[in-house]
Amino acid sequence: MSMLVVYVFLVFFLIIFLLFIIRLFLHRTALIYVLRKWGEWIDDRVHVHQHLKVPEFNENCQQNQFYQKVSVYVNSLASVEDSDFTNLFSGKKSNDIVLCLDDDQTIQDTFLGARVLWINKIERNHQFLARSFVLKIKKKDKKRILKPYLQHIHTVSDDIEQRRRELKLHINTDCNWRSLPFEHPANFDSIALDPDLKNKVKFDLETFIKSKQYYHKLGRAWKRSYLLYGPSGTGKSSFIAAMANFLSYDVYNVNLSQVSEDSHLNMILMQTTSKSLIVVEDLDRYICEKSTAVTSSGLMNFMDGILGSSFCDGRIMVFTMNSKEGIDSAILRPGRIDVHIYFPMCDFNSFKSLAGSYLGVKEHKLFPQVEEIFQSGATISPAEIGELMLVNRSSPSRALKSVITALQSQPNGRNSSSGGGGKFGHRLSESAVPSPAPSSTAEDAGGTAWKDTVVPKEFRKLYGLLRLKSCKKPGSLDHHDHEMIER
Ligand SMILES: Nc1ncnc2c1ncn2[C@@H]1O[C@H](COP(=O)(O)OP(=O)(O)OP(=O)(O)O)[C@@H](O)[C@H]1O
Ligand SMILES: [Mg+2]
Repeated sequence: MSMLVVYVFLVFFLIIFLLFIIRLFLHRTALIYVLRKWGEWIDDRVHVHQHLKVPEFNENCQQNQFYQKVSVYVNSLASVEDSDFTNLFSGKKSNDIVLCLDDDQTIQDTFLGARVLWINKIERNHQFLARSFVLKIKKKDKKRILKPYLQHIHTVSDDIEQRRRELKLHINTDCNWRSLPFEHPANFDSIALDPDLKNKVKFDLETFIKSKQYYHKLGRAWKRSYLLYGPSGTGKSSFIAAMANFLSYDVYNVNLSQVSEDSHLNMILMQTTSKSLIVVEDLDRYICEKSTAVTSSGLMNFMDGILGSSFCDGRIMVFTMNSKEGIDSAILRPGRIDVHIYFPMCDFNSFKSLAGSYLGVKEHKLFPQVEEIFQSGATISPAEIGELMLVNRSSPSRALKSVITALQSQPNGRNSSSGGGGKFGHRLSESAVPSPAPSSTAEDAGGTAWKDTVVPKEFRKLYGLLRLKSCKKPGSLDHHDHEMIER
């Protein structure tokens, strides 16, 4: 009996071993590829297919726009890499390589569980070349997937085109825009800020751009407004550039002092393109210093997108302020400002992140000393740290020593504010953007749960001691504790 068990066990082990060797052999050679091809060949024979041709030109010799979209879509498919022949071209950037399907090659795509084939067909008609893409789809799948598949091609190719094009920065002169290439290199990784907060913002932006139907169903203009506020040199403008690069959106930078009346503000809004960032920097200064001819009702109408959804479609408004003190709460209310993001002065974590990017240093023997000074209440803006690191980048030790000196020479001194209070008292900092929710709820941007990111305690204690570029004189700053704003 026991011999039988050993025998069965041995046979079982041998079978497993053989299967393993066969699998290894198939994967190490091209045989698995050949077998898969045979499988697909058989699958193609047992099904009836329909062929749909997308010619490059229509009967009037005009370009078929859909052909361009299919071309962008097909060449973006991962399966292009697996085709027998693929062309390699250099892209727009010097080190970019673009893959392009060769003539008469076939690649496959899957959509909603169905396999479809695309053939890059080229026919020679006398001296003319007639190009087309042919979609080969199983009859049994056609009814189910064709319509959504074609829609999917539209969406994907539009998205790719949007990301490929050169971004523009538009600057207003009263009621006109002047444009220049937008080449700010900032991205979310290059900004020293709570990584969790950055992820929430990215998620919020991604959710918003997919939520057109949802907003329209609610009867709301499809727009979203962010307020970035905090002391000078904490990365607000860089963050706007990072948002634009992340979304591949043009930036319209509204200079309110150039706008001579409310109606002109509406006119420049009408001239912006959909899917763009409309930015008003230093809004607090315009309001407090009254350095614009725009009235507060004109400003609020502009923030609301009073002109109707067609002039706001997909637009993201971003306002920056050094401080919300003294700003009419009507301006800050939900709908006008949906997301408030606080930009704090540098803490030890941000400092480490800056040291990593500016000096390439992850750890250093001076770090504990820097940490201790931060913990004792010293403060500095990321911009100041960045500058010190930039000029001393050839010697990380010198750079860190200069940061230590700068921190120690801050007016508040090493221990001045740790007891809480300080000259301007405490202040609660807030930042609130929605928490990432499961992707299935992406359309429910307005309904996602809001969570807070509380800025570390040190910043709350120290905020009042910073050199603020505020409309109010530093001495007049009245820092009451703010509630966490959740919108
Ligand atoms: N959090 C940060 N991470 C990385 N770099 C930063 C950060 N904050 C500021 N910097 C650097 O400091 C410089 C100034 O930053 P930025 O203009 O974005 O600040 P700001 O908050 O807009 O200031 P202001 O309120 O004066 O307009 C930029 O070169 C930027 O690279
Ligand atoms: Mg700025």
